[in-house]
Amino acid sequence: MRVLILAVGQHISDWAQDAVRGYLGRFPRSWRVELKEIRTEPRAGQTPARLMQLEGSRILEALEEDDYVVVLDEHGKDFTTTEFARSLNEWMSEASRVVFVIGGPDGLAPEVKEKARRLMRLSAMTMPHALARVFLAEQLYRVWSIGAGHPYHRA
Ligand SMILES: C[S@@+](CC[C@H](N)C(=O)[O-])C[C@H]1O[C@@H](n2cnc3c(N)ncnc32)[C@H](O)[C@@H]1O
Repeated sequence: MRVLILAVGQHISDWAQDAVRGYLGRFPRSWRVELKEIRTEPRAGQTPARLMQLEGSRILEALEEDDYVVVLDEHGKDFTTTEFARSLNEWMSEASRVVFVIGGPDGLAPEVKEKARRLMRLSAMTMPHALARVFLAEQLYRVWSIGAGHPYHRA
């Protein structure tokens, strides 16, 4: 199983970095779950649209042709954890890699959203991008635990 979290921003707070590393470090070798950070520009003097365009082209460069791209977006579809587990298994069976894209402080460029096979919402509330990474990493670990029959997940 290959999963990539492609996240805008290279200087997130230590607590979030530690939490994401903690979850990613728990997966067995059969699940390769990685985080790749997309470099941001200094925000001073740039419009949000320009920043999203620059970040968007870096995101598109990091994608492979047959990736199954899921964009995290507060206007996307809601999933229960069980639905997410079922969907992730389907997506994994359709592509060699599932890529979750998390935007930066300004969100994501339309070109990136157009690449998405799914727009997924983690909550009806807007959250900071660092928290979205932690939330997603935990849910991926939970999905692994459901499939593995590991007691981490107790419904
Ligand atoms: C601070 S938010 C950007 C908010 C921005 N107004 C927008 O339109 O996307 C940064 C990123 O975190 C992710 N994010 C924030 N809240 C989310 C939510 N409730 N569900 C899914 N992803 C979320 C999205 O990938 C978003 O691009």
